[in-house]
Amino acid sequence: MADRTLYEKIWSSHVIRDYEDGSSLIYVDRHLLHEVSTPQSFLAMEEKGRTLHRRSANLAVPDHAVPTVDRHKPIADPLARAQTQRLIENVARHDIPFIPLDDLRQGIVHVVGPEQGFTLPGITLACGDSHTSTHGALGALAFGIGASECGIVMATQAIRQRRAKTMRVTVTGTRAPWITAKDIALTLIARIGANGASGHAIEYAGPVISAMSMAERMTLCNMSIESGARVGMIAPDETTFDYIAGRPLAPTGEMLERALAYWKTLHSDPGAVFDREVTIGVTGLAPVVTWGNSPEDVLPIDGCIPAPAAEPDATRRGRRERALSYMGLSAEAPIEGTPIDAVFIGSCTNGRLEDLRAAAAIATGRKVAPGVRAIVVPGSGLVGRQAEAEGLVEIFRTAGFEWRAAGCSMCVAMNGDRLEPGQRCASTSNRNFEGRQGAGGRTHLMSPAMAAAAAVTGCLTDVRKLVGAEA
Ligand SMILES: CC(C)[C@H](C(=O)O)[C@@H](O)C(=O)O
Ligand code: SF4
Repeated sequence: MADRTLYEKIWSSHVIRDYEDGSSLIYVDRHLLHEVSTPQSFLAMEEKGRTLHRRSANLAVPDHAVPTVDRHKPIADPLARAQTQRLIENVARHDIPFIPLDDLRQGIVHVVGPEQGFTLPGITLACGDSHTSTHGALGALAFGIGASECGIVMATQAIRQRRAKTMRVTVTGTRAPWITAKDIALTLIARIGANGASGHAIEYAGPVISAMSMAERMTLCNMSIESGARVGMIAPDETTFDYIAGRPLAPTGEMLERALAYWKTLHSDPGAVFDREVTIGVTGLAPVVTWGNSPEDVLPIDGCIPAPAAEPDATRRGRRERALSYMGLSAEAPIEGTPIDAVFIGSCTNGRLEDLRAAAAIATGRKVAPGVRAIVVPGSGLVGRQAEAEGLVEIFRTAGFEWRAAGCSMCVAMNGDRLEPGQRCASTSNRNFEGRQGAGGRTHLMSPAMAAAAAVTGCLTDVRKLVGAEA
């Protein structure tokens, strides 16, 4: 057989049938559900008189609309309460495995899946959520689907799709201290554009990727969607296998041995041909932040805001002008030193334990700047418990950060955690669209350490200068 990419291997092992129009029916091994995208999915399934095909292939958890404070009280916001209640009723009616709000395992669906061992190499995994690409970090073929498609997946364990084109992103060079997976993800999006990978499945490869922890790989795969990619994935290796071992839903004993033998075949063959190849060198990279309303609007922290006039393309020039005005920034001004009002540390991009450790390292012995509201929201209750056990929660509280319960929170502002109009936020999330963190809110995306540095200085700050590291 000809050499194949990782994507092609997993794809072809899940094709049930090919159609004449070039699409294929794909078997979906696992399906994750959250409260926001699934009400219509259950309706779509039930209206057609269909039933759940395979109970254990599903896992549901509320995350988007859930409050991060006063968890013991009924949810105050009527819409959030209704959505969460609806999920509870829907999963009960179909006996779908469910993690309730008061369960320590509760958290953002993309943090919970890998954490529970629900996400495994070589599987196809779907969820009615765009950031499902996160799970590709474990060598799964994971993709977001629409709400009605979720109904089809629940009823049939299958979905009709077109095969994606393939893109390999090879990451090389030596990372300086404070250059994180988030910086690399944003650098890639800046390079290829917010639609640069559209229609493609990205595979990340190269020495920098091999050396990354699972948390970093998840950050990178999570952000793939922001370059338009359908999928982000990384071939599973010893780091992956170590991460999976012992997780509640992961295979054990003989099953694990057999799984490992298969998982070790899940890599692109040496002669595999990709539709597109991109190389990112990380040597000399500075920590980056976004300045505009697209994740491709990226600047090194020591850079200056681009002038619209310098953009030859009229559409892009217009977009830049609008972004500057929305963001309340001046062309050609340095981005460093821009005063902020809020800090959000969390989300499925950067709400894992390592992210909180990085932020806590900066918060240690420092105080949140006067007038800044900084919140830390763990990606799951288990992340939160571990952060507590390691003393991170104490560090955050002492420094003046608010410590919250797990959920999407201010990443998407569906739960009441939001910016006021005009407020500026240093955020570890993945989207800086207009109004994303609340109507009129201004989002700057960055790594957890950079967000913590902004919190303690009250402005966008080069974390390297703050800690006295070599720039
Ligand atoms: C609400 C949900 C469907 C949405 C998504 O698909 O990604 C959200 O998670 C987001 O990040 O914007
Ligand atoms: S944390 Fe943000 S990006 Fe992730 S699933 Fe929730 S809303 Fe979407």
